[in-house]
This record gives sequence, C-alpha cells and structure tokens, in this order.
Amino acid sequence: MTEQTRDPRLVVEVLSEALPYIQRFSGKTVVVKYGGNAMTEDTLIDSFARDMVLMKEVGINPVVVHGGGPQIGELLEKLSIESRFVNGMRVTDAETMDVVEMVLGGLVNKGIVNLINQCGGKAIGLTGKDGAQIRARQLKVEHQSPEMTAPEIIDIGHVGEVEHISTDLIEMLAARDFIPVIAPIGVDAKGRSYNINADLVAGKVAEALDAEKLMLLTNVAGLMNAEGEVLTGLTTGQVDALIADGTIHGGMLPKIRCALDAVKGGVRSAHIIDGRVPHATLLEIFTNAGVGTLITDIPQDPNAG
Ligand SMILES: Nc1ncnc2c1ncn2[C@@H]1O[C@H](COP(=O)(O)OP(=O)(O)O)[C@@H](O)[C@H]1O
Ligand SMILES: CC(=O)N[C@@H](CCC(=O)OP(=O)(O)O)C(=O)O
Repeated sequence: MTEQTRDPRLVVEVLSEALPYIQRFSGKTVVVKYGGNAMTEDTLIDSFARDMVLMKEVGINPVVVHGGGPQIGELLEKLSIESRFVNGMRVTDAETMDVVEMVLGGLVNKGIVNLINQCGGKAIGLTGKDGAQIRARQLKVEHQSPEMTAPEIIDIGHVGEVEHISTDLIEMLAARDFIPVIAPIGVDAKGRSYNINADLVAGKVAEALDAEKLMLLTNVAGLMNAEGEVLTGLTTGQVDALIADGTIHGGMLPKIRCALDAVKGGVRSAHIIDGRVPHATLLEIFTNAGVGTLITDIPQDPNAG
C-alpha cells in the first residue's frame, strides 16, 4: 500500500496499540545481533536501520552487534584465500585475521553506521579494540569426527572467546543518544586481535549491559526441527539432544548456545528471529505476534536431578 492509499485511522490505531510496549521498554537496553546472512537485500538493510532509529526515538537503547560471515567469505575468495569452519567457527590464520578485521571493522561496520545515520539516527561504529572493550582469549575447540573414538582439542588460530566486556564506552555513547554499532573483534592483554563469532559477542554484551532483550537476526524463521517447524520454549536438554542428532548444526550452534547463556546470565529474553522479514525487530518489540524462537528462562528438564 502506498502512503497515499493507507487509511490514516489505521495508522493511528497501530500507533496507539504500540503504546503499552513503548511504555514497557522505554529506558531499557535491547541488544540486536545483525547477522551477515540477513544483510543481503538493500531494502531489508534500510528497514533494519529505520527500526534502530525508531527504537531510539521512543526511548529504547538499541545496541547493535553485527556479523558479516558471508562478506568475509566473499573477500577471501577474491583474494584466493581458502576458508573452512569447525563447529561453526572460521579457522583464522594471521592472513585471514587481517581480512576479517578489514571487512568487519571497515566495510560492514561503516556500512551499517552510514545507513542508520542516513535514517536520522546517530550511530557510532566500534570494534572490541576501541577502549579495549572486548577482552578476548584464544578459543580452544573440541572436535570429534565420526571415525574418532574421543574428541580432540584443536587450535583454529586467531579465533577468540570473550573474557570480559567493558560497558563504559557503550553506556557513555547510549546516554548521549548515540547508537553503538559493534564489530566482533576482540583483543587480549598483549594487543593480539581475535575473530569472535558475532552471536557470542552479542550474548556477552547483552549480559554485561543487563539487557532486557537479545535479538539474534538471521536468515531462517527461527530454530527449526528436522521437519522445518520453528521450535520455541526449549529446555537445555532438548537443545542438547538436537545438537547430538545433528538437527542443530553450523551457524545455529553458537547462536543457540549464546541465547541460552544470555538468559542464564540475567538477560530477560533471547529471540532468534527472521531478519528477512521487513521490520522484524519492531514486530518483536511492539506487537504480540510471536516471531521466531523465544528463549525466556531455562525450563527444568523433566529428568534433571
Ligand atoms: N536447527 C536449525 N534451525 C535453523 N537453522 C539451522 C539449524 N541448524 C543449522 N542451521 C543453519 O544455521 C544458519 C544460521 O546461522 P548463520 O549462517 O551463522 O547465520 P548468521 O549469519 O545470521 O549468524 C541457517 O541459515 C541454517 O542454515
Ligand atoms: C570465529 C568466526 O567464525 N567468526 C565469524 C565472525 C563474523 C560472524 O559471526 O558473522 P555472521 O554473524 O554473519 O555469521 C566469521 O569469521 O565469519
């Protein structure tokens, strides 16, 4: 429907319906993880940027943590650098780390910042190196292939896990009406850079900020079972079983783990939602429509002791 044909009474009704949600979330922090797979269409990126600005305008504090896996893959391919993943993590040698830092900290980060600013917001782009806000250490990955009897610990290079998040820089910016946009690059005490999965960073940032919500935007309708049905309200035991039988694999592994960890760490709710749906984040915050997979708290497994 065009602006001219839209019934003004409907617009006012919709605005009025959003009032209780605006009141409920005003002053609260919402961490939005914007995945590289959800950034594929210009109109969707634009609607995402508008949503962040609208949230800020109604008094919510959005903090964006972005990915960019496909964009890193594209540049690596152009440079003829091979890339592979173990347990959803990119094996990152020194050469790959340089590309990761260029793509995430440069192209992708500044692209999102620019779009939010074009929509009338005040976005500031940062990596975890700014203010040393994402302290990281090397991630040791446990890997087991079918032919192995026991898992082995393997070194996948400059891949990090979050040791500590300093929130002062984010809080200072948010208090001055800026929207922080954070690239998932960490740094250790010796100044070494780490490539960290963006879901893991988003989860830790949400915990450190004591966020109301963590929204993980991706390119699927939510966490799905083998039949393709969206699952919601799962127990940790059910998640473990879905991982063991291979239903949850690849990029969904870090996503579900960080959602569970975030709610365990005090974030009120975590959502895995479809970034291909226009205005997915607003639908989640301002309406009753359930979008994607919701994780509120960790229900007790019936068989847990
Ligand atoms: N059980 C599952 N339900 C939904 N998606 C799954 C599942 N297991 C694996 N996936 C994969 O996880 C992908 C999302 O993770 P990822 O590619 O890292 O996205 P993003 O870039 O948004 O972080 C989906 O596109 C899908 O291919
Ligand atoms: C260690 C690791 O795998 N890091 C990711 C960082 C980007 C990311 O997480 O991007 P998406 O959210 O778009 O998947 C990578 O190199 O692709």
